[in-house]
Amino acid sequence: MPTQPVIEVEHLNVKYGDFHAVKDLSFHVGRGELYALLGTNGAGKTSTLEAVEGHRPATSGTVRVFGSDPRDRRGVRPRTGIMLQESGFSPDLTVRESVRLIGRLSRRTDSVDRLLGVVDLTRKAGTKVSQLSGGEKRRLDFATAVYGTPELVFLDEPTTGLDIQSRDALWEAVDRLREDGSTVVLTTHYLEEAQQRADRIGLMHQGVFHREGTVSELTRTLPATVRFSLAPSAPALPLPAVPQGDGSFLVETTGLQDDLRALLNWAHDHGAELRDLQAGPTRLDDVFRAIGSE
Ligand SMILES: Nc1ncnc2c1ncn2[C@@H]1O[C@H](COP(=O)(O)OP(=O)(O)OP(=O)(O)O)[C@@H](O)[C@H]1O
Repeated sequence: MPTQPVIEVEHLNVKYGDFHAVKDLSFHVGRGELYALLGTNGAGKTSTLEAVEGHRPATSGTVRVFGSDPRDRRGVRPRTGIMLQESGFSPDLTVRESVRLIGRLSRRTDSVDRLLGVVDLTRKAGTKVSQLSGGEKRRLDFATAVYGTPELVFLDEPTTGLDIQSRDALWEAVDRLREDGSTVVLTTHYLEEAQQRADRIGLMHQGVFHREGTVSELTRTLPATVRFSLAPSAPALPLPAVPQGDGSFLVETTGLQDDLRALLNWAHDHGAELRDLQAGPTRLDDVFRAIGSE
């Protein structure tokens, strides 16, 4: 028997006065999934997340989390960790006090020292929140969201402002959470992070899902691409290529292997160098660009 989804959103609408921010949105997130909600600026991701987190009532439609209304503080909140885009810590508390306080409110148990180690804030344990850098505050936010390994974790732009080491550490911690069975809902503008990690993606634009599915479902509707640069004196190419204005060319193809072979043979025969050659399936960035042109 299939297990009940952790999140069930049916015909969600969110309106701000006359402005219709989320329009009849429906989606499910299954237990243990990493679901990424992506989209253009102002697409309605935060409005959707707020409704699912129980921070904003839906104008209409239903949202169920663990089968309950997400505003049900007793049933849903202890099972859920939330990392918002902006932290709401008290500036006068220390890092350790903040983790302890939020941990106590969650009613879950965990080791504060372990968590501070995970986010590399052990040396800052006694520092007041007001004295943390932006990246350190994000890491503290993450630590409090994952306190006690919640069954469901919302990560709203978790890596914004983090350096590469901190990002790697955060994603390692997310991997551990998932090994422990947690379900993760993510929003990010770093598409490569979603492309690498999400089981499924909901791609929003102007309040609706433009596309929804696995990364390969989203990208396989668009052709693969080959990019390269050539010396201006190079002979005519063997296939249609669009000059990009900076000396580079773009080939869009549904037969990547054959076209790449033709291009490499042509370069070999003419002694031409294909500089900065890149070939591969469509990336999520390309799907995003396609939204604007459809
Ligand atoms: N409190 C509000 N009052 C009026 N309009 C709002 C309010 N909050 C959001 N909006 C509008 O609703 C739309 C969706 O906003 P939302 O923050 O959900 O988008 P988003 O996808 O999270 O955007 P971004 O990627 O830019 O953070 C935007 O056009 C925004 O201006």
